[in-house]
Amino acid sequence: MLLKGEDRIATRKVVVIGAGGHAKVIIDILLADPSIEIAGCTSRQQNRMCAGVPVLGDDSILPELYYQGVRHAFIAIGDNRMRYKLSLQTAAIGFQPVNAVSPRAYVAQSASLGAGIAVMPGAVINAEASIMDYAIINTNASVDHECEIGRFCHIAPGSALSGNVKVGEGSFLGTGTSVIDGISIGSWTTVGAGSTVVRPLPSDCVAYGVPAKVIRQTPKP
Ligand SMILES: CC(=O)SCCNC(=O)CCNC(=O)[C@H](O)C(C)(C)COP(=O)(O)OP(=O)(O)OC[C@H]1O[C@@H](n2cnc3c(N)ncnc32)[C@H](O)[C@@H]1OP(=O)(O)O
Repeated sequence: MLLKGEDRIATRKVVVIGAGGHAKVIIDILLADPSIEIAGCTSRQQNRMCAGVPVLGDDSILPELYYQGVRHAFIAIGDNRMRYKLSLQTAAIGFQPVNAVSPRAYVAQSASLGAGIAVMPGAVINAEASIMDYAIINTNASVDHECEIGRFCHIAPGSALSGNVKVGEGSFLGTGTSVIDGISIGSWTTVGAGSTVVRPLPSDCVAYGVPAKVIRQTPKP
């Protein structure tokens, strides 16, 4: 059906950066958004298609795509440091980030969402939680009331964050991490899969276990 006048949905042309498994899930979500038209994706690999979308080339084509009128980008890279670097590169070209929020996720009305974020199917973001720019809330993860998830974080599938948890910029919580209420986790920290976090964790470390303990410090990004 052709939409007319006020009913017309303005479409944004989007390039998806990346063509791996994470990008496949992002493409699936973006295809469900009528306000988005996917121009294609970029990859260093030689694959021609990704989840039904053409791979246009590597990231060196981004300035040309922008020149051709593609003004939005989604950085579909699971690695937090890589996503951070690409956010700077795409912003320098002029791309605006879009969000990929699955229609199968629950996002409370009082939650706040930044830009360039991914919210996968089954994820729950509860009241007054805030998800900052370029964070990933992966499949079936729950982020409860008043949590603060920093920029470039990745909360992996099935993680459960109780109320008032704070996760600093760039931290990664592996699959099935549980965090009790009120805990703060520093920035650029990795929490191993299946961990239970019951005490605050510092920045720039790897921690895991039940209860989670710091295993080693890591270099600052
Ligand atoms: C949709 C998606 O796919 S999103 C991606 C989700 N991915 C994940 O969740 C991956 C999370 N990654 C992990 O948990 C990793 O194991 C890391 C990051 C914690 C690895 O930490 P490393 O210190 O490098 O662990 P390494 O692999 O060298 O193993 C060292 C020891 O720690 C143990 N170990 C590793 N990870 C864990 C963990 N999460 N919990 C408990 N023990 C662990 C290993 O069994 C090993 O013990 P061993 O020496 O007795 O055999």
